[in-house]
Amino acid sequence: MRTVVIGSGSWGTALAQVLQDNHQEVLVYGVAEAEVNDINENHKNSKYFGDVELNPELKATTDIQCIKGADIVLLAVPTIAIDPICHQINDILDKKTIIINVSKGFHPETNERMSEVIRRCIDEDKLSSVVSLIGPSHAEEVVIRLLTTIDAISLNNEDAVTVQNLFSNQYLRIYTGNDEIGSELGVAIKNVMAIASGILSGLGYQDNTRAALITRGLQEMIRYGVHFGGQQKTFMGLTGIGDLIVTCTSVHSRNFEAGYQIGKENSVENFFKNNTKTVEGVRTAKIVHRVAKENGIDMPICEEVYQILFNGKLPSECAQDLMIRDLKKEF
Ligand SMILES: NC(=O)c1ccc[n+]([C@@H]2O[C@H](COP(=O)([O-])OP(=O)(O)OC[C@H]3O[C@@H](n4cnc5c(N)ncnc54)[C@H](O)[C@@H]3O)[C@@H](O)[C@H]2O)c1
Ligand SMILES: O=P(O)(O)OC[C@H](O)CO
Repeated sequence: MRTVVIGSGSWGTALAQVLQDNHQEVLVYGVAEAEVNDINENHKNSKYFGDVELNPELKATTDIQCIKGADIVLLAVPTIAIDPICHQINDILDKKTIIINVSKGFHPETNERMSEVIRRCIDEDKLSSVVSLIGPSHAEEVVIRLLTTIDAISLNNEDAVTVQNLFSNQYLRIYTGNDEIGSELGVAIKNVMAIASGILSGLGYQDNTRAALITRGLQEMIRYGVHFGGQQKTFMGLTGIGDLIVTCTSVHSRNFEAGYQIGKENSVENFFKNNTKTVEGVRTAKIVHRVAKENGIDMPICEEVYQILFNGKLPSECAQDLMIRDLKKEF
């Protein structure tokens, strides 16, 4: 099967290398010429991975026409780019294709999940199904082949199994599942929790606080996910607690890192002034705030993150406000 990976950033490169390691036919398409040239000429993607040597067989191109005839197209771009890129590839695709989504978040205007955006933008006769390949996975670790497990989630079990078989190897183990709603909501909202976790660390809080954040954050994710039709058990899996742990505790996480800076400076100003990285949790916080309000879902941690990011509330004040809410039963 021939796969084209759209996006020559960190996750696109790491996942394309998995397929190359598995001796599959794969090509990376990128808009950033420097990244494409770095892969082709130096077998590196230094912007994201420094001196890490990539599989020398991995190749990249800036020609979007390369998706013609592809069996699988994997979208590894930020959520904000999924809608435009889908419209672009829809005009070029010439047969039924499995579209793999790896992005974590929502459409910035419609609030749709990524699979919903893809199904809306790709014509039925060009789409076999959408498979979301998601779970606890930092590209920085996958690219150096550290052991990782993630899910291939799809409403089409056959396509999920195809993706599972293509990507699985001795360092990457793929499980399949079909709870698209629960899985995609889990991996989106955990980014807001990772910002919260970073903020708390930046403020100087330690292990007890992080454990509390992860545990209570998971409850919020379940509340939101179940409200929209996700299955509670999904949140106990790789796209729930798994991704929540990896993002709330890792120095690789851009969401955690953003939160850490905000907490350390007790201000969002410098983050918004200087950030150039993909920090999906920021837009997600805005959407979760709006949707939770409209639907009467209690999301206190997400709400405080929203207040810090968009309403100028002090991080230190938010942490305190979470503690002095009305006392209640845990469950
Ligand atoms: N990096 C990770 O460890 C990781 C792991 C799991 C999931 N994800 C998710 O993957 C998604 C992509 O993140 P990333 O980490 O690869 O981001 P990144 O910032 O490392 O790379 C993004 C890439 O997308 C490219 N791009 C942007 N708009 C484009 C367009 N219209 N057409 C083609 N290319 C375009 C950029 O040039 C860049 O190469 C995010 O939603 C993220 O949450 C990332
Ligand atoms: O760097 P982050 O915060 O986008 O996290 C990357 C992945 O989502 C972790 O599973």
